[in-house]
Amino acid sequence: MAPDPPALVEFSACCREIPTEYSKEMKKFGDLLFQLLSEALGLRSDHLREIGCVEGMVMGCHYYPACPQPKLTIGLGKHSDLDFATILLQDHIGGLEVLHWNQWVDVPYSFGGLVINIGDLLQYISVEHRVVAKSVGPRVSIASLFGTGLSPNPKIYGPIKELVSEDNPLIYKETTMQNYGARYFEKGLDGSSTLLQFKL
Ligand SMILES: O=C(O)CCC(=O)C(=O)O
Ligand SMILES: [Fe+2]
Repeated sequence: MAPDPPALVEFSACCREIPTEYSKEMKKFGDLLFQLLSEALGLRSDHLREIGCVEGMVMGCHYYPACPQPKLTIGLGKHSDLDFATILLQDHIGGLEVLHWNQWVDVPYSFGGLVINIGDLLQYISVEHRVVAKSVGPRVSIASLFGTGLSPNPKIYGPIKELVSEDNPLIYKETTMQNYGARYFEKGLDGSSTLLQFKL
């Protein structure tokens, strides 16, 4: 949906305006979120925007049918997101879980609430999450993933120099979005984190 949103006619006529409007609002919210994250890190408020964290936005619209045998299946396998951060809107069915100290913890639905997941490219603590199958449903969720967009981007991403010190040493190698994405998809959602391959 950013930087080059598809033309309106590329959407089905029944859902043309809403995703476009929604993504515009999410983009604005993303700008604010990365401003706040920059400030929280002690950086200039436009730092993360300047390096391209909010340039691209992909909207993933998920549909999980009601499952007759939820114990035998999984909605969406364990992964962390291939982006800087994700803003997620889930409906009242539930099923989203995050891995916290090696335990799966429910992320309950909260009316009007948005879930924010830190992605791999912030090279910090990207959150591992999954969606369990439910016998009730369908469940619908909309993930707005902030990255540098889908076109090739030669920019190199790595530890933010202003934040590196003796007490806060480098943890990850530098990489490009393209190289990271290639490794991510090569591995697939096998439950391990692509970030581990980039540890120094
Ligand atoms: O459906 C959900 O709640 C999660 C979706 C998700 O993890 C993703 O799009 O990366
Ligand atoms: Fe995800």
